[in-house]
Amino acid sequence: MILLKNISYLDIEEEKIKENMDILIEDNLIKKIGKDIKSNRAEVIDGRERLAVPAYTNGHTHLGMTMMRNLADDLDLDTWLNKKIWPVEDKLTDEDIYWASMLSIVENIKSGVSTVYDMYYSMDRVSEAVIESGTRGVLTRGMMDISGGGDERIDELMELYKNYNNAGNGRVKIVPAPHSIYTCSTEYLKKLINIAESFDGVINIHLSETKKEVSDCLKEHLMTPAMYLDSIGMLDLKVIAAHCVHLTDEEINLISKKDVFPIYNPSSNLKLGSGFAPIDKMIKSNIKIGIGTDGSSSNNNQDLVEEMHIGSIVNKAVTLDPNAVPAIEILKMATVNGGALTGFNNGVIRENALADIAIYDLNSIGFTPKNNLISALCYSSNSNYILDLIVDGKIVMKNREVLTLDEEKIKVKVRELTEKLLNR
Ligand SMILES: CSC[C@H]1O[C@@H](n2cnc3c(O)ncnc32)[C@H](O)[C@@H]1O
Ligand SMILES: [Zn+2]
Repeated sequence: MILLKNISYLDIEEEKIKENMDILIEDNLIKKIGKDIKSNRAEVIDGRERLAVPAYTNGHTHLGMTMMRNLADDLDLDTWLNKKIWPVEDKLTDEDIYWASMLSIVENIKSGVSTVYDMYYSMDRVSEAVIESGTRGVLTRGMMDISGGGDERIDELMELYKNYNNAGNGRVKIVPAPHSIYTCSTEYLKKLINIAESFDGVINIHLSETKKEVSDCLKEHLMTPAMYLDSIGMLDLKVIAAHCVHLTDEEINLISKKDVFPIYNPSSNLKLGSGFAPIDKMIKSNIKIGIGTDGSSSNNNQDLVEEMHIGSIVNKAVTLDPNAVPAIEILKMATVNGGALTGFNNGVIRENALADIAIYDLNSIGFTPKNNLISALCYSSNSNYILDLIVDGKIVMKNREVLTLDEEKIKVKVRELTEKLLNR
């Protein structure tokens, strides 16, 4: 049991900060929120000069890509993938992916993230890493068939679902992830739609990331990418669609009527020169958007707080409207929308929700003076102000030290394994 005493917290549903409250955590749930809560069994945390927020969801990443950080920069997506990333990924071992994921998880924890939506290979090892860390993950096996091996990947996916879906006390979910429309044939996409239906009705894909993807799709299918996915039935599932940079107005209208969650990846889209997602239009169409870092080779970090800051201010410039994507909208993407897109009962500080809470230091420079704490969370804070992270009712980070994983050992391992990888 944990009792947060006299703490301020972000009530994301009411869009306001509530001051001087007590929050009682019992097992993995927020049991009670109120004034003067007493418990003689709970570990008491002094919440004065602290701000509790719902722990964040990193809505799209590739945890296993850390070894390619700063290895392939200043390239467009097509060149980056084909010339640099895929040749290195061909040499990655399960062990590499495990340790690379461990490092990414540490980085995510340090920016207040309790839950990742990850797409990669060796997802059994990624599942183990997430379980060991005490965090949550929707872990999605990336699927392709353009260069062969499609059926073997399906066998692996089935095994993964059997062994790891709902593992770690329900902290892990397994979802199929066709990589994209340009790496999967129509027949293969249809197979994966059927498999997703037989699992939990959820699918994850990269969608409409570059102009090239759109023009190739128009040539091949005479439709834009989201219309094409709809024509083969994918949009009747719950779809987590990373990027969505080049959606047309027609596509925005379509997905506003479907259970589709676009994931905003501003740093990756800026760095790869892919463009800007029409976030403001999507918000105005009542689409629920998530936010993610993407992998550490296109961002090049796993800092969701930085992502929120960039994600908000870049939209204002692009739309020439300073009111576009205000702080509260970005915070919703990382919290309540995160809970909705993963299906975990988190992303809100509310009685009976899962106890996933990040605690900021209000005595830090970015929160001084305390004119507007919602603005501060988006515009003037950084990850270093997050002191503690509670996931599933347990303290995973205390005073910026990750308690569940050995950060120093992980860094040493990743350095060693990266050297070996690059010399193979
Ligand atoms: C099949 S596992 C995931 C696969 O995706 C690659 N990847 C990483 N970032 C992106 C991106 O922004 N667009 C498309 N594909 C990306 C990653 O390298 C893996 O091969
Ligand atoms: Zn991606």
